[in-house]
Amino acid sequence: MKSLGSTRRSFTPWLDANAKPYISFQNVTKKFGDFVAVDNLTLNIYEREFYSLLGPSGCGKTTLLRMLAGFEEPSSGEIFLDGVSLKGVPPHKRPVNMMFQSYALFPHMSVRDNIAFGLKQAGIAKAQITERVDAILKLVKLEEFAKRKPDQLSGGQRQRVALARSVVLRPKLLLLDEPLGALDKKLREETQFELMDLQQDLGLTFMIVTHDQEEAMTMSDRIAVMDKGTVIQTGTPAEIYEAPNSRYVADFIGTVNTLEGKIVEKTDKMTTLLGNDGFTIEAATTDRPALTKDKTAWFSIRPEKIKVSRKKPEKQTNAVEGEIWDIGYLGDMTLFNVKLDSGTIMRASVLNAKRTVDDPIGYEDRVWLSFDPDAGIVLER
Ligand SMILES: Nc1ncnc2c1ncn2[C@@H]1O[C@H](COP(=O)(O)OP(=O)(O)OP(=O)(O)O)[C@@H](O)[C@H]1O
Repeated sequence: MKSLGSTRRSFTPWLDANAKPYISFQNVTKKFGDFVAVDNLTLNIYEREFYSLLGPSGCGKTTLLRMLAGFEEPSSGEIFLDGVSLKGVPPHKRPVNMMFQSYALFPHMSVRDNIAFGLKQAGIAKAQITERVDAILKLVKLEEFAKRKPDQLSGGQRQRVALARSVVLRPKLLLLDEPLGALDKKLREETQFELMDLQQDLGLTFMIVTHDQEEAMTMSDRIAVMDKGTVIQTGTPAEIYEAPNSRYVADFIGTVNTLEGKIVEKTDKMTTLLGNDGFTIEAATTDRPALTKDKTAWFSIRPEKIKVSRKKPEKQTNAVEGEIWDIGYLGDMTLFNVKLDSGTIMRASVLNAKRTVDDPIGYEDRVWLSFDPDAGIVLER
């Protein structure tokens, strides 16, 4: 069994004050006419990092990659690669390779020749080219298509050729814009792991744009969640998921319940909220300083961190009653949408550890939802 995502190694250069970033965006703004596509953005990426940009359509992800590759110049601010400013450096002089959303394969060349093209240009010995192309054809599972021309391939196959063509060059920095977008789910998942292994084995730095949050979570060392040309939060997949800094990030990654309330007490250990849904929430205090007494705040909790029971929990706090409104049976787990008396719908998910359950919870049953103080997080925005 392969290891998963960022837990695969202890690799955290961003925590090391002495580590020098490999790529550094410093106060970069990009305007198209009056439109601000990237807004005073600062970002550091380290050598050998697998870094993902995640955000809704139009938030500036592709524009960031294009500026790094040299296809656009920042309107202001500067980008550094290995400590050297990229200002005015043309694309072909940058040690960067970009795989585009539109693959731009050579139509008259076979798959093999398309992949080998860059290696030939670089003057690499023939035997070595063959070896490297063979290995990469295997990686993207296109061995049997090596002789075909691009127009004899499906969209997903063409995308794999484009991916192979970029990766085979082993650029120190590879920029990937939705590299797996055209693949079906199974192939996509397989390719994710292959890509991670390859990146790690060859010691490359990857910067990838994706719409797919699960994909970003699986592959990345760190993720930047973007909105409207700015970065809202950067962090490891676990940090982004477990400790989002805002409702925006919490909502963007996975499913979340967000309950509004007022802070009624705050100690070093515990933040107490009176929720608008009429029950008291006690949450472990985090180090976010702006949260003070009497302020409006939001408590955010993932469905898998909520317990569902028929019996009233002993503790008065962190417990609320409601009615089963919807049930989604997914096989490995069951989703419950529970309507509180306030009208708010909360979602809880329960693992189906046993194959059969006596007295299962059904529609319209009254249930209690409860959770531990460290199961969710209090957010100030
Ligand atoms: N050459 C251009 N001229 C004018 N506006 C542009 C240009 N390129 C990008 N934009 C605008 O800048 C914004 C950011 O575009 P960008 O392609 O970076 O978004 P994105 O996050 O990559 O989106 P998607 O996920 O849809 O690819 C968009 O609103 C887009 O319309």
